Amino acid sequence: MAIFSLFSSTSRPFIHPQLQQIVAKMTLLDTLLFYVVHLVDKLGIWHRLPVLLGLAYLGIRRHLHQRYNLLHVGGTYGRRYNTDEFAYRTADGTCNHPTDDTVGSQGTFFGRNMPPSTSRYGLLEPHPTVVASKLLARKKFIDNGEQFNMIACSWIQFMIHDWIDHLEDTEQVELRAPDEISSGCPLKSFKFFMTKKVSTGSPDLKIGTLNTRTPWWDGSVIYGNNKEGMKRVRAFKDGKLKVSEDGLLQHNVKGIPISGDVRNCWAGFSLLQALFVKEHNAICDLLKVHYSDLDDEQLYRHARLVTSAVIAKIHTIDWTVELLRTDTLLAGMRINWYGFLGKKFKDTFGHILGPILSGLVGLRKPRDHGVPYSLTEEFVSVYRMHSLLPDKFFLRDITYSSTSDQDKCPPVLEEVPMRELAGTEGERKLSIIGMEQMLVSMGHQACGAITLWNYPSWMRNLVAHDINGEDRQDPVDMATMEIYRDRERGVARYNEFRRNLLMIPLSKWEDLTDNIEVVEALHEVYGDDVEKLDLLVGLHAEKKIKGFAISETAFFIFLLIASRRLEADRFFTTNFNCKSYTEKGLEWVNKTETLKDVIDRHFPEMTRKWMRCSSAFSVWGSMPNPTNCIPLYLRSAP
Ligand code: HEM
Repeated sequence: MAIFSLFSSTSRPFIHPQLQQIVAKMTLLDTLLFYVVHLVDKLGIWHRLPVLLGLAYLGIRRHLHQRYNLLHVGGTYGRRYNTDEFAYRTADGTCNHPTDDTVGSQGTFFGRNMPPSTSRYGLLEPHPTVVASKLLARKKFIDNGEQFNMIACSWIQFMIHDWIDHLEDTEQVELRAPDEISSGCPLKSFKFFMTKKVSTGSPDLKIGTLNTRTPWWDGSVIYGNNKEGMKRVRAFKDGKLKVSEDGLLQHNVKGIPISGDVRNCWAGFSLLQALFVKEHNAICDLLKVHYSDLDDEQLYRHARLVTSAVIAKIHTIDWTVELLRTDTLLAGMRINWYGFLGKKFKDTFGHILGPILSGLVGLRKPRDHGVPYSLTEEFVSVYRMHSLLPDKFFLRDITYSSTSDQDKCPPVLEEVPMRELAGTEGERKLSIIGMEQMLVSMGHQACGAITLWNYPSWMRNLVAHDINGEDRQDPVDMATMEIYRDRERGVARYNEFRRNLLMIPLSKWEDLTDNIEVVEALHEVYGDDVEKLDLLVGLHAEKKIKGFAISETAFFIFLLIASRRLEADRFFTTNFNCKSYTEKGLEWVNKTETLKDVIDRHFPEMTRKWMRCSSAFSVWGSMPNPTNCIPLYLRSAP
């Protein structure tokens, strides 16, 4: 116990006083691990450590979050079932967890990473429209530099629509802008449906909210979240999905796309859906050649597994690596997929050495750390990234013929307001533009930065969709609504959120940012009270780690959940094998490393002609990553 007295005997306690209560619940070993993490946090250096030390820090942090930041919401109602009979992803996400058929299915509860907010402030304190107008509303578009393009922005919407959406109530709420700011608001008042609150039947967390999408990484964004959705998208021939002759999605009589999820779609998002429908259909073609005895249903099931794994892999070792552009995260994300010993070792010997050395994918059994899998309320909140969206889209001229090999940047043909690319109008425009021109244009445009005063103006007066993709009557101010949503769902405000994530909380605004303009604006809205700060505002105001497009606070939720999406899923663990995927199917997953690989498969000339950079998620005209002769694990501090 000497170590504890050492830490508590000084006049300034080692542990931040506000964290002591949380640490008091930890086991002895975890307390020691927490001390290590806390010391590094106090020095503010984990991201500047050499790669191996940085990985050790993240490994310990992830372990602590797995122990103390996974809360189950709702009871356990599912039944045992025969896993051999369900060696495929079902339409509604049932039959994935090995002993409970309902875990992760459509309509189950959102979990939590921490207890609901204990804030004493009300739903309108300060008024959400004041927060939106004074801190979020875009003054002038701020882009993400060359790091992230419009494909990257659409990609994350593509993922969100695979994982999460809250069930709404039938009751509406109206928010009216206070007089002092109403003249500057696009909507003086607006109505929207409250989030549906449902009794969990469990004594711990009595009320919960429901996820209308399947939280598994199962490609439901293209396959649907239930049987009806699946039937709508399938061609019922050779396992394939419906697609138009021009390669884009088909549409119903109302002009709404036929796809797994069509809510709040825009042209960039539906383009990615179409690209992965192409991918699915190409996999079906290959499987049919090699396994001619497979019928439509079997081909569909195998191709769905393969396509979903390709999506998950691209997200893990391509998209995330661009989002968090540091050597430590490059190593960390590759370890999640391939393990510390890397791809060559895994390809040669298989998954033989446990999660750290051989990766999460291919584990013998799924791991949920004693808490049934779901995505969480807090995960939804940290993914509120609408600032990624610009106000205008730059359509480029791909008939342009460049004069040199270096010139891969087609000129801008037209500036299209983003509003015109949303919903059915966007679908009409996309069918005129076509897949190739859209993809190249998206590749060449930087998306918005996740920072204050960068919330898209057009989304403050937005025609949102209902679940069928039809326009709603009442337009909404999304920036205001997002502030309200987090409060309504009892998500902790920023400082409480950090404490619950074992992070050092703020004592004053200057702990959050060194930008004086931001400090003054925060002071104007929240006074001196850092406890009042809304999560969304804090995440946007936080000073970022070099190379990170998101805040460190959001990242710690990702650290936990990104691994969980893989390791808790039977189809990335027990059933990640030839029997479920087929040999050729597994080979397809293994050979696909990046989104560029998928684009090259379907548009063989495109990236050669128009892309200069290394990843399809960076701005295509930017320079490729420089070669670094030092092995990744031996790299020192950045
Ligand atoms: C044109 C593109 C987009 C449109 C029109 C759009 C629109 C919407 C709308 C209307 C909602 C429902 C708001 C509510 O009722 O609370 C929503 C929710 C959300 N959106 Fe977007 N969005 C777009 C792109 C994105 C992008 C790029 C992201 C990036 C991560 C994103 C992340 C989210 C999240 C996390 C939610 C919350 C889901 C939930 O409450 O369960 N969206 N979006």
